[in-house]
Amino acid sequence: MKRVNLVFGTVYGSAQYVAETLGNELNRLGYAMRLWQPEELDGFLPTDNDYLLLVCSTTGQGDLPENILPWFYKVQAAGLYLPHLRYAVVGLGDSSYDNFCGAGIQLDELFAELGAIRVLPLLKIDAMETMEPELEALPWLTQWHQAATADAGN
Ligand SMILES: Cc1cc2nc3c(=O)[nH]c(=O)nc-3n(C[C@H](O)[C@H](O)[C@H](O)COP(=O)(O)O)c2cc1C
Repeated sequence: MKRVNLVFGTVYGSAQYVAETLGNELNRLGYAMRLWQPEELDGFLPTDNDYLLLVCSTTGQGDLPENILPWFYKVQAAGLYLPHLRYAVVGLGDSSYDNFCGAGIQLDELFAELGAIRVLPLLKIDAMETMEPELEALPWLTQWHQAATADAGN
């Protein structure tokens, strides 16, 4: 089974908690999983061989959190072409802002531009609607797991 790389960007910790929750669930489902801490990201460029899951909140005016921004620029500048990479993004945001889940959208579009395969549509979790974003992310992961299982069967 392919390994899952799990990357998060956060300001206040909610996206980290969601990523940790998803990581635990991936372990429970039997996936080899690596949860990348922001300070480790400098050593990580995605490849076609693994799955990639991204969990990211939005700050400023539709901006990426500072702890994931250098990695975003690095991936953007690396000239990668990843036609077999299967990725999916969970965005945390607040619909009272103009650029709802703007950072999640940026990540989702970046990997689409690199030729990667979007396994599921961007999940947008709205802080106006829930105080427990992990409870929305877990059913999404179940869908992701079903898609990954179907993929592995091919
Ligand atoms: C200063 C500030 C700016 C924000 N800007 C946006 C924004 O532009 N778009 C959006 O959807 N949410 C925005 N949010 C909401 C956060 O993304 C949301 O509360 C999220 O759950 C925070 O997750 P975190 O704890 O992982 O940082 C903003 C929050 C703060 C405090």
